[in-house]
Amino acid sequence: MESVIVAIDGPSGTGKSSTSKAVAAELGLSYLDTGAQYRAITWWMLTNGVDVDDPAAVATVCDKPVIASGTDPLAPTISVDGADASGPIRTRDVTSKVSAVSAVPEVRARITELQRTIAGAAEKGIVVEGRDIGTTVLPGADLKIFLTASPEARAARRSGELKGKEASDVESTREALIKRDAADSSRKTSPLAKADDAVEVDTTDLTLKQVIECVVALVEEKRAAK
Ligand SMILES: Nc1ncnc2c1ncn2[C@@H]1O[C@H](COP(=O)(O)OP(=O)(O)OP(=O)(O)O)[C@@H](O)[C@H]1O
Ligand SMILES: Nc1ccn([C@H]2C[C@H](O)[C@@H](COP(=O)(O)O)O2)c(=O)n1
Repeated sequence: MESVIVAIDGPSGTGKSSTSKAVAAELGLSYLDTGAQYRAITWWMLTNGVDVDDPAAVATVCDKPVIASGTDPLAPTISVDGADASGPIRTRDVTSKVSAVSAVPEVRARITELQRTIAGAAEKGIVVEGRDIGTTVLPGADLKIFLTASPEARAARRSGELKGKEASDVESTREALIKRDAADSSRKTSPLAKADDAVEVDTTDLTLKQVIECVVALVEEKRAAK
């Protein structure tokens, strides 16, 4: 079977990670969560006392942390300087600062290079999810998907997830994700955007299973046409 590269982009909470992992597992492909890489570099900045609201300070040190991503869709990993970072990168503090750090051009250049290297090394192919994969990181991807969902559906999904951890109501979750999407969409360097040749899938009224089936069918269609 020929290698295939799938780019899955979209705003937060649209189902990119859940869908990408399941599609990659079902089709025997690798999986890369690029948001986890931006979260990892943000976490490193915060733990090393870097002022994340100072783009020049972030740019000066952004090549220091060693970020490594494991691409098994059944057990994806993310480490910083050899230490597992999968827990700390999901805190509310990191979530609220990641848009500022990921808007710095030097950070994007560094992480984009890392993403292209990982994608290029995936022998059977890879599903890469993020915000700018179809537009900037892998513009030649075999298939580009842009997932969307209403802010209400996304907030309900996210606040359900947070229950018992960092308690949050649906309204504040909705406001936080709208704010993060606005920042990610309006930055100058490779903003969150749908590639012209991406297939848009509105997941608002679809179950996760239906979204996975839809994307698997689109990948198989592409493979058959290759
Ligand atoms: N179609 C769906 N129906 C219901 N729940 C869903 C659907 N898709 C994903 N979910 C749930 O919504 C939550 C967010 O999904 P996921 O983390 O995959 O989104 P994401 O787009 O990767 O978000 P982010 O960009 O913020 O990382 C998860 O709890 C997931 O199980
Ligand atoms: N390709 C990407 C992926 C992610 N980011 C930034 C913007 C997001 O708000 C943040 C966290 O991503 P998530 O874990 O929510 O998917 O990382 C980006 O700029 N480009």
